[in-house]
Amino acid sequence: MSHKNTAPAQFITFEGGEGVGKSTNIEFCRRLLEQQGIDVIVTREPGGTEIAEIIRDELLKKPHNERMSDVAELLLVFAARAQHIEALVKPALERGCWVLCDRFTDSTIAYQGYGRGLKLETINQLKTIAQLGIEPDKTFLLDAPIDVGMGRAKARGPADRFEIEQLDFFSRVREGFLAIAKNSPQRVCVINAAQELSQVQIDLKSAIEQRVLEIQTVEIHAIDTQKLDAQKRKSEQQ
Ligand SMILES: Nc1ncnc2c1ncn2[C@@H]1O[C@H](COP(=O)(O)OP(=O)(O)OP(=O)(O)O)[C@@H](O)[C@H]1O
Ligand SMILES: Cc1cn([C@H]2C[C@H](O)[C@@H](COP(=O)(O)O)O2)c(=O)[nH]c1=O
Repeated sequence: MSHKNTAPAQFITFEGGEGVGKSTNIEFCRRLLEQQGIDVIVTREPGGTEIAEIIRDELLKKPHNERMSDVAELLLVFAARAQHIEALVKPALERGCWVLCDRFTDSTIAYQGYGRGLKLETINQLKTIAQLGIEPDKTFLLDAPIDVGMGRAKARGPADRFEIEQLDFFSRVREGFLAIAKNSPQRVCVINAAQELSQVQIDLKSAIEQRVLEIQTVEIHAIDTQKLDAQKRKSEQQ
């Protein structure tokens, strides 16, 4: 039986500091979901579309001749997000495709809010404009001590404009992510990313399977409700 018309496609985001394993584990989750016959796309922020990737390049490239202002950084992040949502995320969800996204607005709250010290109220206002009402259904926060993530990121290649920030910046960013998880316990699932990769993936697998079960329950309920409505209509006609 096809469930495609009743189960809502899921928007799942992966969050966390530098080098915690988001890209590695998002691919792992893609394979898990595809094995279950679910249509999935993987994307990232900032980026994910041609225009949003151009904005990403500007945001990440090492300092220009002038320092990028914090507000300019915030607006660029949201410009990229507006493009990404309208051109890629929303259409994919509407055609029933699950979207796995490497970073989203929780990163803005953590980096531009907690890290740079910009007002969370301003971030919320921009979010309302840029996201077209789209919110993550589930978020996996990969959490690890900063030295663990930075060590992995450094081993991977040269640092970008964010990665050259100081330890106190990343401490505030981590604090920001953990505060979001505390405030949204239903949506945000914290995974201990300092563990061996095999253990991280055991934890993720069980959380993803749990989510698929929850969705199937919603789906079965929707099918049952449709059946009951049809029976009711039939008996009213008799
Ligand atoms: N649990 C783990 N244990 C050891 N190494 C890991 C683990 N998870 C990821 N790695 C390695 O750490 C490096 C960074 O991982 P990855 O690129 O997936 O992180 P990321 O969170 O996407 O990083 P960034 O945000 O900086 O792009 C990679 O070389 C990856 O193979
Ligand atoms: C979405 C988003 C991202 N950032 C920062 C965080 C990272 O340093 C880079 C993205 O690169 P990565 O390969 O995913 O690590 O951008 C940010 O500051 N604010 C945001 O909203």
